[in-house]
Amino acid sequence: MTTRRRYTLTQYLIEQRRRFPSASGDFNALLLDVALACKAIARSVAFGELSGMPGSDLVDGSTTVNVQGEEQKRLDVISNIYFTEMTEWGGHLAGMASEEMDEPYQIPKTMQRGKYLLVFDPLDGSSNIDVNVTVGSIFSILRAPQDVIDSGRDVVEADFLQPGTQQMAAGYALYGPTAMMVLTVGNGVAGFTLDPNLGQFMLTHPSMKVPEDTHEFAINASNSRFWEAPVKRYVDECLAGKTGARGKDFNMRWIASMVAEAHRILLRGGVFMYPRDTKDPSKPGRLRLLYEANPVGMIIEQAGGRASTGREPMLTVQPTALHQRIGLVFGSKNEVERIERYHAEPAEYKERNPLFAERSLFRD
Ligand SMILES: O=P(O)(O)OC[C@H]1O[C@](O)(COP(=O)(O)O)[C@@H](O)[C@@H]1O
Ligand SMILES: [Mg+2]
Ligand SMILES: [Mg+2]
Repeated sequence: MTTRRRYTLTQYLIEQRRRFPSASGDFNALLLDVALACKAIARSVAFGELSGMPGSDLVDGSTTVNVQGEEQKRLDVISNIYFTEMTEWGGHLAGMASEEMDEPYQIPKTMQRGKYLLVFDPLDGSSNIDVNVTVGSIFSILRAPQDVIDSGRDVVEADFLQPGTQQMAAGYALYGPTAMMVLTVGNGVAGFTLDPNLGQFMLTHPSMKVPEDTHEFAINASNSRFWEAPVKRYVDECLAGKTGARGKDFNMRWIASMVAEAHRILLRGGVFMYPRDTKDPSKPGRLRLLYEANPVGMIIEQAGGRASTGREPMLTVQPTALHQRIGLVFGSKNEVERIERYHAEPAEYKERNPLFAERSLFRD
């Protein structure tokens, strides 16, 4: 019998830190605090309908509305509290921002302030909670501007408006059949499975790679009448299958939990699209740049895939607002590049295909 060496998340982070001999350990300590928050959320999610019963966390099914006018489940609120409470006391953070908080979160002056910014979606896919489908948390770590570090002043929105290329780490936790954490500290992507006996994330997926090609795509097709021409073209070609331009059959998936779709794509390839559309002109996309698109984008790119707005690489977008929305396309490199090409040449395609609108399977 061979014995497999088991690594904890802590051991993995220590190993990674060897690349930076002068590192203080703050960064790793922050990531372990985030992991603790994710473990607490995993436990709350696992209680499901038992929530609020004796022995469970005090979670009931009530809802409120968040800053973006979206229904906020009680578990969204609880998850947000876990993130703030488990990370604020460590002395590593200058401030935080979250989907569930209108303004940046200030580290109380009674606590030590540090040099990092934590940005997160505490519970992604939360519309799936009631139907017991996988949800997750997404996070990104940025370095605070130098004057914030030097002065210890309160953080403001502008401090967070850094392009995705500036992220120092990004990750997500997945609360599904097993709880997992997937992480990049800028040196590839590693996946950890929560060992329920030990309460520790154990390294189970040491070097995750997105296959470059795929025959699987994910999009909410109920929005097809609002899609732009390049997206319609791409989806139509996939649906046309073997006899169409692509010469192969495709499969379609839609979980409505972006974090779960990202995980599937990391494991077996695929492409995810929540593109810019014309549904609501005040919202250029559904997903949020700073705490959804950028962290998932960094993970996917670190795994050899690609993340894009369709028009430009996601990670180079200069954010303009904390809760900014954006069109997002990510996954297998060759497919995302194809979608980018279609965006670059829509006029040419229409010329070659005058019946484009009429022939579209998901036409207006
Ligand atoms: O309901 P739709 O339009 O398909 O949107 C689903 C998308 O919304 C999200 O759930 C947004 O995340 P939140 O649950 O954090 O608001 C994504 O995870 C998912 O891809
Ligand atoms: Mg989300
Ligand atoms: Mg959310």
